[in-house]
Amino acid sequence: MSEHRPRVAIILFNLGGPDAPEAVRPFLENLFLDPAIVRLPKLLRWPLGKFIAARRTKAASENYAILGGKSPLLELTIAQGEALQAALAPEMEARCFVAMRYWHPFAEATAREVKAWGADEAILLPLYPQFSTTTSGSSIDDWKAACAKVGLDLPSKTLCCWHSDEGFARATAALVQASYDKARAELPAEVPLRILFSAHGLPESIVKRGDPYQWQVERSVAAVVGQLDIPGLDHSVCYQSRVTPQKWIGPSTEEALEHAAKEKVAVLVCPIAFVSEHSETLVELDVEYQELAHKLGIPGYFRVPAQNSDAGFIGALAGLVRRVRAGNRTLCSFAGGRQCPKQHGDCPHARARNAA
Ligand SMILES: C=CC1=C(C)c2cc3[nH]c(cc4nc(cc5[nH]c(cc1n2)c(C)c5CCC(=O)O)C(CCC(=O)O)=C4C)c(C)c3C=C
Ligand SMILES: [Fe+2]
Ligand SMILES: [Fe+2]
Repeated sequence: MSEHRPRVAIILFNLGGPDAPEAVRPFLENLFLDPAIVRLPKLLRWPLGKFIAARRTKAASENYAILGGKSPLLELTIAQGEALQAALAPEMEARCFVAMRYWHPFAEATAREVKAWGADEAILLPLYPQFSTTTSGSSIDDWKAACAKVGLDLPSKTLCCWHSDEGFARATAALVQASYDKARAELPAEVPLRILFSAHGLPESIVKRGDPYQWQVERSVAAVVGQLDIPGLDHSVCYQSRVTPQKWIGPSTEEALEHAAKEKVAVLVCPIAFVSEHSETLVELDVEYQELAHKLGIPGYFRVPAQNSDAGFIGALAGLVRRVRAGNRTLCSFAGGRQCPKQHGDCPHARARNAA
């Protein structure tokens, strides 16, 4: 008799991006109407969200135009899913599904697909190493609402925070090391090189209300640095992509570049909160900040590629899936935000969810 292999649906969550120029504005409206992003009562959020989206459309459209009028995020996420599925195939009947938060495929369509496939269990895997109420938290809430709507009720485990996962840190460090060695080989020996770990920014008010994102970003940087073999390493953390006028956490990546310019230090920019290429790496880092670095007279500007389907990174994701399925308590898997503090007290995401 053949052994019963449970059907494991792995749901990969990401932010999503427009798939055509005309999708930019509705995509931005979805983003700014999310109560996790604009924290106001619905009556105020609607007009304000629509207004901010309208104002942002021109700048965002110009960025996506550089990428051929669309975001590459969906294709890259599908490729990650295919690679992860292949890595797990010898051990389990796993299938990866993608649910985007602000553009297709939305959670509801994905939940219907998971139901039609006949999954026995689900692993929810936000493709954000660090938990934020604005990203992973919003996606998981959205997923739960979609499941309720389509009548999908599966035993589920969530990989909410994997900021310090050893496999993730090792795979990321390997990419950083390769870029560092290449940059070092191109630079004159007397020019110092600094690694700038650049994470997506967040309004400071969200962090003050208990969002653990910034703390987890710092943990990720420490974990990656711990895996590097660079004597006398010079590194710092900074935050990019500020899109609203409120005060955001800092230092900003612009400030970090200005600082490097003053000290005549070359920079290697490493995106630390994104695991795929998209507009904020391919345009903001590769075009805008590179131009700024040249303008400021920085003696060298280099960038670490995002993980995408890097074999080491996919191996790390497979390890996370394996361990959360096995019920390893060192992973932070939350059921409605309740279990995490019991599993590892240093992860404050449940507190953040309650405070949000
Ligand atoms: C208040 C606004 C925003 C917050 C807070 C925010 C947090 C946040 N976002 C990511 C990752 C991504 N953001 C992406 C695009 C994007 N984000 C915002 C705004 C906020 N993000 C906007 C307006 C946009 C659209 C692009 C633009 O207008 O510049 C993307 C996808 C981009 C793509 O090309 O597909 C990702 C991924 C993180 C990690 C984060 C906080 C933790
Ligand atoms: Fe964002
Ligand atoms: Fe957690």
